[in-house]
Amino acid sequence: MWHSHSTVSPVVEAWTTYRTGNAGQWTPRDLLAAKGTTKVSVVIPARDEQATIGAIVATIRRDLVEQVPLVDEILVVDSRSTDATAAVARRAGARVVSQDRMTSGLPRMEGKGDALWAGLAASSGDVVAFVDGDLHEFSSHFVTGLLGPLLTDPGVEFVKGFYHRPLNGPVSVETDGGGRVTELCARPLLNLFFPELSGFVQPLAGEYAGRRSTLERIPFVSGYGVEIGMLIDLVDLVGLDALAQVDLGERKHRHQGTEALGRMSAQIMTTAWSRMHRRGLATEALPPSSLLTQFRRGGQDALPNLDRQIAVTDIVVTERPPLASLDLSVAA
Ligand SMILES: O=c1ccn([C@@H]2O[C@H](COP(=O)(O)OP(=O)(O)O[C@H]3O[C@H](CO)[C@@H](O)[C@H](O)[C@H]3O)[C@@H](O)[C@H]2O)c(=O)[nH]1
Ligand SMILES: O=C(O)[C@H](O)COP(=O)(O)O
Repeated sequence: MWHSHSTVSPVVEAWTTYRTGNAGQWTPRDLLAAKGTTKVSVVIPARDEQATIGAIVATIRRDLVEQVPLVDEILVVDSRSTDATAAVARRAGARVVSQDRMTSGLPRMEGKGDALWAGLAASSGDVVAFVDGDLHEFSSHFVTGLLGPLLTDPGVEFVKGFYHRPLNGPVSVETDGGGRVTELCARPLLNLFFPELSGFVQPLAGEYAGRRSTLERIPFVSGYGVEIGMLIDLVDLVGLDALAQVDLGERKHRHQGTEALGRMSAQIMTTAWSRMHRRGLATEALPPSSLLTQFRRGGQDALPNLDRQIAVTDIVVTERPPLASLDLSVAA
């Protein structure tokens, strides 16, 4: 049964009213006028995104660099791609940096969070917007929406996107079926243990923007824990009032399979646990196990009594330290 919105805490209700915007509020020209000397970077992490990265970069370049010079830098972080992502992105007009090149000399870390950290280090904007590289039907209002509150309100440090999320199956589309990890894992976790963040419509959205001065003060969790870790670390660092969210309409992306989403969920839970521990909500001294056992139907290695093969993944979550605490000139 749905309860009325009056059961939401008054703080969250007030924040949701006061700090929620809509991308339609700002045109590129409005933001150009508001930006003054602020330098803006767009950073796109990409692993094997040759099918989508070109259109995303080209759209930002056409609308927000050539037509209206709002964005000063488009940076694609090549996250160990084995396809033509880097070449396609470069051809579309992005500067491309390699995650591994940016972090050489530092301990090797995995996944998206490490790519974002490398992208923040490699970019130079005072305001940095992050956009996923697997979006279909991308439109530049994704970027202007994220930049709006940052360029027009000095009290805002970070903006998270939200949207409707269809689940595009092979034969049908479930209108609001997307965001499975969000609904089954991240949202319950946040509501139970970090309720001040329950007003975020899409806490795992890969589209968000922040001021460099703030982003450089938080650690970046490796892999897919990066978004939930960032949200919790930001609310602890700058408070809820400095965080905002913006409606970006609808978002379509490449869906991962259920098994991969299970591994994503495990990383998100481990990250949430580390923040619960920091807040004294989890008193156990030992961190959770990092091994995830999953079962795969059939296959050559199927165990006869299971008719499934066992797949064990180490979902270990590590962290890059706040950039402000590090002299990166050694690694660059
Ligand atoms: O090792 C990696 C894995 C992914 N990516 C890129 O990160 C973006 C998002 O990754 P994706 O695998 O498409 O994630 P989703 O399944 O869409 O997961 C959702 O939930 C994740 C957990 O919060 C977020 O990181 C994502 O941004 C969000 O879209 C894409 O551009 C990827 O190419 C990397 O750069 N390196
Ligand atoms: O953000 C999420 O919850 C995961 O990326 C899964 O999204 P999907 O269900 O739309 O594939």
